[in-house]
Amino acid sequence: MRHAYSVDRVRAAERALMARVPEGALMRRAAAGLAVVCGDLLRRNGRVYGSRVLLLVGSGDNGGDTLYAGAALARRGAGVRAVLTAPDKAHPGGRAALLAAGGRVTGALGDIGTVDLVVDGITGIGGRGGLRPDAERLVREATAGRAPVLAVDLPSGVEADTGQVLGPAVRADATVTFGTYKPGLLIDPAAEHAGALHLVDIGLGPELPERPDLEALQYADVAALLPVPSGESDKYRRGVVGVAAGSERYPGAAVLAVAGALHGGAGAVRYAGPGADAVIARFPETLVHPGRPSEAGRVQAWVVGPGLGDSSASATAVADVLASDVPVLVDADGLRLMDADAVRARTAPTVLTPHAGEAAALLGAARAEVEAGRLGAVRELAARYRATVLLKGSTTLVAQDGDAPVRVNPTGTSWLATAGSGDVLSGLTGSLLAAGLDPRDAASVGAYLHGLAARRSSDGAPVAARDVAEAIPAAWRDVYA
Ligand SMILES: NC(=O)C1=CN([C@@H]2O[C@H](COP(=O)(O)OP(=O)(O)OC[C@H]3O[C@@H](n4cnc5c(N)ncnc54)[C@H](OP(=O)(O)O)[C@@H]3O)[C@@H](O)[C@H]2O)[C@@H](O)CC1
Ligand SMILES: Nc1ncnc2c1ncn2[C@@H]1O[C@H](COP(=O)(O)OP(=O)(O)O)[C@@H](O)[C@H]1O
Ligand SMILES: [K+]
Repeated sequence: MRHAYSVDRVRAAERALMARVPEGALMRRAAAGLAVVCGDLLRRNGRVYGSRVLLLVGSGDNGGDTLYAGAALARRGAGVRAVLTAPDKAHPGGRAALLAAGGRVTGALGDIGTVDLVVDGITGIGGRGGLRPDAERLVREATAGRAPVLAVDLPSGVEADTGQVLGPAVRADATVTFGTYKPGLLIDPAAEHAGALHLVDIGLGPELPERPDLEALQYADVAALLPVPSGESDKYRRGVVGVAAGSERYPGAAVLAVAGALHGGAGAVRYAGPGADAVIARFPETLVHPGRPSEAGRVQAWVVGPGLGDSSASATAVADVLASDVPVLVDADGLRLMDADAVRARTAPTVLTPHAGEAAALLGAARAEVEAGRLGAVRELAARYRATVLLKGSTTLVAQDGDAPVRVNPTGTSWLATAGSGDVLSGLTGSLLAAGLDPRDAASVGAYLHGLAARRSSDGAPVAARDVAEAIPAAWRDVYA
């Protein structure tokens, strides 16, 4: 599991650790780790000795880390130049170390044409709001060349706790972060500014609280959660997932949701609705019922919503499913048709899977607001609907009503932004629910497999939703291996 902690909690852990180690030890550890990554980057295109490194140095400890790392590079023969945003406030020890190692300190940027690496040490967890105008100008000019940009702790200008980008911010090729990930490194739009992430251990781990603010499942976590049948399993014990999706107008949504559901670990898929003929033609293994969900037979979880359209039958399907006593996943048109009080009154779990536009409609906000503040939006929805909410998009988030950490999905590709891929996700996640995963696990494992399947089937080229569904078994095998 990859964890992220908010700035307050990082600072509290840092205070506790500082009380136990010699003065300056943490900054030395951070700078040493930073210098190693700088060295690796420089060696990728040449060598450290004789390379030219430009440091952008702010007035706090982020600048201090950067100056000490610059000193280490200068000792290895790199030509290191530091531009200070506030010369009288730069970290005195770091500045002295750089000068003693043969580095230079200037107030002006000078020629950037020959620079091999730009290191952004303007702000870390102490930054507030987007970059100030002076810093913004410096960053714009310093990063106009072809040298890679490495951010120290965070790309300067992004919000560490939320992933928001409230003004101009550094765009880095990589970020070296200290002690723990910060939420902003894992959530877009800030995560897009961070590039490849490197975590440097500075000994903070034992001081951090057990429960992070944010977590991301890794292969082993997902493997441990996959529902795998045992010797005693039969199709009913593995769970039956019901799918109420599609309409005369959108029969394809029924087919795609069933395609996802067939690969999610449930023992059988039951379909209820007007897409029965289309479903059976494509997937003869499905149990179909052309009428309403409550008459379709028993299931262990329902998926309702994809492609339902606006008919009175679709409203009945949503109400039927919400009245059941099994876990329910509501997606797409179902989110529009559901009665909020009926959702809140449910005793079995409910999972809502909106994209940013649907989330905005549920919150009465603008889509851009949701996209800019994904973490706040997903938490707010989970609390308002007393549900588990999977907010789709460039970083998919899963929040549950209560104080469990929000999960951020580390897989996926922007090629997933294709019609019908959300239908596959809802079927897959519903199937995991029917197989017995708790709602937060079902949603995060569903998003993980879906994103991995998309990466596998896309491999850098456009994919269709059905390709994603077909690649789910390969993604499952990847994880399980
Ligand atoms: N925590 C840990 O365990 C460890 C932390 N470590 C390191 O310390 C870093 C935190 O250092 P920090 O607290 O000194 O704050 P920092 O990020 O340097 O920035 C604050 C300065 O920036 C300025 N400034 C603010 N906003 C701005 C803006 N929008 N645009 C431009 N400038 C802006 C503001 O200036 P002022 O308001 O005074 O003018 C303020 O002085 C952390 O990220 C990590 O790198 C490691 O050494 C080891 C262990
Ligand atoms: N820019 C993006 N990067 C990565 N994944 C994305 C991006 N945009 C959308 N997705 C993913 O693609 C899927 C689209 O689902 P959805 O919006 O419901 O589409 P549809 O309704 O057409 O099925 C979701 O899994 C979502 O997380
Ligand atoms: K920085």
